This record gives sequence, C-alpha cells and structure tokens, in this order.
Amino acid sequence: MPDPRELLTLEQYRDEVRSLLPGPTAGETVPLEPDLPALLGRVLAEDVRARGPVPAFANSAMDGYAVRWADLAGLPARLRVVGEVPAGSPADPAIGPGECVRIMTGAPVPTAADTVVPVELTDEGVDVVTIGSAPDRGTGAHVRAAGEDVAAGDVVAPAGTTLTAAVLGAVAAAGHAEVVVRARPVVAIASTGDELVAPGGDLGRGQIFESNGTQLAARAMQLGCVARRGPVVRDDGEAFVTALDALADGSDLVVLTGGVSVGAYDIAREVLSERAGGTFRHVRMQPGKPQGWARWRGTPVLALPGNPVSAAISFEVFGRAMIDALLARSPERPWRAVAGTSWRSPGGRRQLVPVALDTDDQGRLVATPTHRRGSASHMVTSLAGADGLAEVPEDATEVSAGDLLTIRRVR
Ligand SMILES: Nc1nc2c(c(=O)[nH]1)N[C@H]1C(S)=C(S)[C@@H](COP(=O)(O)OP(=O)(O)OC[C@H]3O[C@@H](n4cnc5c(N)ncnc54)[C@H](O)[C@@H]3O)O[C@H]1N2
Ligand code: MOO
Repeated sequence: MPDPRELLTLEQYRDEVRSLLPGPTAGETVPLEPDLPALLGRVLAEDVRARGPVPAFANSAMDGYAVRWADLAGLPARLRVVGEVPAGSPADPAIGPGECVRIMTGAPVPTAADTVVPVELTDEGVDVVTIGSAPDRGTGAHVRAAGEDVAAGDVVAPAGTTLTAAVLGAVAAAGHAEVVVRARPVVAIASTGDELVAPGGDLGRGQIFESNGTQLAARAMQLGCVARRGPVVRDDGEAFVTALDALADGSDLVVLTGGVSVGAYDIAREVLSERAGGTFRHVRMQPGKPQGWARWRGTPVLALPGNPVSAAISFEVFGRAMIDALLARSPERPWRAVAGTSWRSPGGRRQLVPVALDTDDQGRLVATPTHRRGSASHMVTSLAGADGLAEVPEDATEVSAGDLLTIRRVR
C-alpha cells in the first residue's frame, strides 16, 4: 500500500480504485423485442456470431434480367424471358442458351445464371428482351454473393461492445432475437455540503445550486448504469453515516462529491477515514488532485472533489474506469488532436481540459478549450460544450497552438 501522502499518477490511482471491484456484473439474456429501448447503451457479455452467411444466398443487386454471360457475346442480344423471380420467391427457374429471367433487387439469382443486367440496359421486354449493352463489371455483375458480408460463425459484435443502433442492426441481421448483456451496474450518487440548494429554489447568501448529482447521475446513465440519487448529505457525521448506509445497500458503487479536502467541515474525508479506513490521496492531475476511496459495508465508495469540473473530470477518469470494469467494456481508444490555441498548464500535474473538437482546412482534428480560463475547476458550465478532455502531460507548463494532444472523448 503506497504512502497516502504520496502523489500518485492518474493511472496508479485508477488502478487502485479499480482493484476494489469484485469483477464484472452477471450476464443476462434480453430479447430485442419488446426490450429494444432497454438495450441501447448496454454492453455485450458474449460475442455475437452470424447464425448463417450474410447475405444468406446469392441475390440480385438490381432490378433487371438474370442472364448467362455467354449469351451477351454478340450485342444487342435478344433473349427469351422464361420466368420471373421477385424478392422473397423461392423459385429457381432453369435457363437455357438464349434465355433469361426477370429478376428484382434482393431476389435469389437462379443457379443457371451468373450475371444480372439492369433494366436500364434493356428495352424492358416481357416475353423477349433486347439487351443493348453488357454490364461494365463483366461476368458476375450485380450479383451479391452469399457470405460476402460475413460468413456463418463470424463475430459481428465482440463481447465488450456497447449496443448502439448500428450494432443492434448487425445483431438482428445476424439472425439473433436476443443478446446476452452485462447487468447494469447500480451506481448510487450523492453530494455533500451545507451550501447546496436544489435547483429551482432560492439562494441565500453563501448558497449554490446543487449540480454535481444531476451531472454524475446523467453521465452514469449514459455509460450504461442505473443511477440512484440520494438526497444532499449535510456536513454532519451522523447524517453522513445514515445516508451512506442507504446508498451502499444494493449498489455496485457509491460516488460522493465534496468534502474530500482539508477544510474543517470536510465530512467525507473525516467519516470515511475514521469509520471505514478510507484512503485519501493526492493525484498528479489538475483538476482533481484530492481523491479518496473506501469500502462501506463492502461496497466501493469513490469520494470525488466537490468543485463541479473536478467532480465531472474525476468521474470521467476514475468512475468511468470502474464502470467499464463492471461492464467488461472494451476501453475506448483515445483520439489525437492539435491544440487550437495556447494555454498554460501546471508543471508536475496532468492537466485535463474540457475541449470542443472541430476539423480545420487540412482535415486535422482541432481541440479548443471550452472556457478561456482552461480547466478552472469551478467553471461548471464550461463542461456543456465539451466533446472531449485534452490531456496535457505532467512535464509541460504550456500548450502552444498546433501541439499534438491526446483526447478522451466524453460524448
Ligand atoms: N487548503 C486547501 N484548500 C483546498 C485544497 C487544498 O489542497 N488545500 N484543494 C482544493 C481543491 S484542488 C479542490 S478540488 C477542493 C476540493 O474540495 P472538497 O472536495 O472538499 O469540496 P467542497 O469544499 O465541498 O466544495 C468545493 C467547491 O465546489 C462546490 N460544490 C460542492 N459540491 C457541489 C455540488 N454538488 N454542486 C455544485 N457545486 C458544488 C462548493 O460549493 C465549493 O465551491 O478543495 C480546494 N481547497
Ligand atoms: O484539484 Mo482541484 O480538483 O483543482 O479543483
């Protein structure tokens, strides 16, 4: 166990809190219908493999005529139309020399044909058709081969994939009516602080609107969790213990904000340290330096700093790592972008700056801080326009326009 006063890197502290978890949540089988709305954002617990080849059979990419390429040797070609195959038809008409069949997009290509001629290249004849020119692509033109998308048994979505509309479409195309997904982690969230007033109320002197709870609960939901909201916890030891008992019961993770610093009323730090052996650390990052964790009746508790930008960024870095571990989700690959402007960074701490992303004339991704004062931790509304968090390395004291940055996406 490292010395609690030691400054940890972001990765060291992330690994420390992630090791509090017992492992991923259980897998559960959920049908696509009627539970589609409940599946969006959930994470696959098992690979989804194609039940058969996709496409399932060789079929036409065009409305036109299924022909034998050899019959197009002399153009124009006059062919006898000996049948018709609409989409969904099981027909497999025989086609002899000088013959063809009308075929529609998606219909199975007759075994005897090798090429489809689109109607646009013909006189659209019903009994006899005249084909003026052959498809440029030659033999096999406009025939979609069985299995050319995926072969039977191929993985269409690996375990750890988050279900989006596109992934769910692929699952359905692969023939599955249900998927096995991780149970949604239950994340209980509460803010601490006597100064906090619910939005909509009136502010007295020294009071502010509570916003961390709303932001973190919404983000936990976006990340695939069930968010449980507790009432604001007052800066009082007994109230804190009672609140924590309720939050921890039945939750996979408790996230608290505020009261982790060294102030006289920093109740989270006080109670978790004294009654749960809580560990409070300084992490080499800005914002988000003061951090703490504990176990309360066996449930991991993450105590984040109260400053809204610090809380949000800490959750993005540490809370998200824990949620991804609970869901066994494949980690998102960071992006690279160039800085759109210059700013200063505290040496010795990794700076995480909310940035908006855009592209420039050369097609480069450009990251620009959403607030002119960079990552000041009380600039609560600077988060709203952020597409990502730019990471400035510990050894940098400033960022110049054009510098290459690593970006964590937050949308
Ligand atoms: N003497 C020192 N003071 C502070 C230090 C330090 O090292 N020495 N660290 C500073 C840093 S960095 C941070 S971050 C904060 C962390 O403080 P706490 O976690 O104890 O947070 P609070 O004091 O409770 O609140 C800080 C700030 O954020 C506002 N807040 C709190 N909760 C909410 C909420 N749910 N919604 C909206 N806003 C919230 C609160 O009113 C304060 O303004 O400590 C520094 N101090
Ligand atoms: O580290 Mo605090 O989190 O700067 O605002």
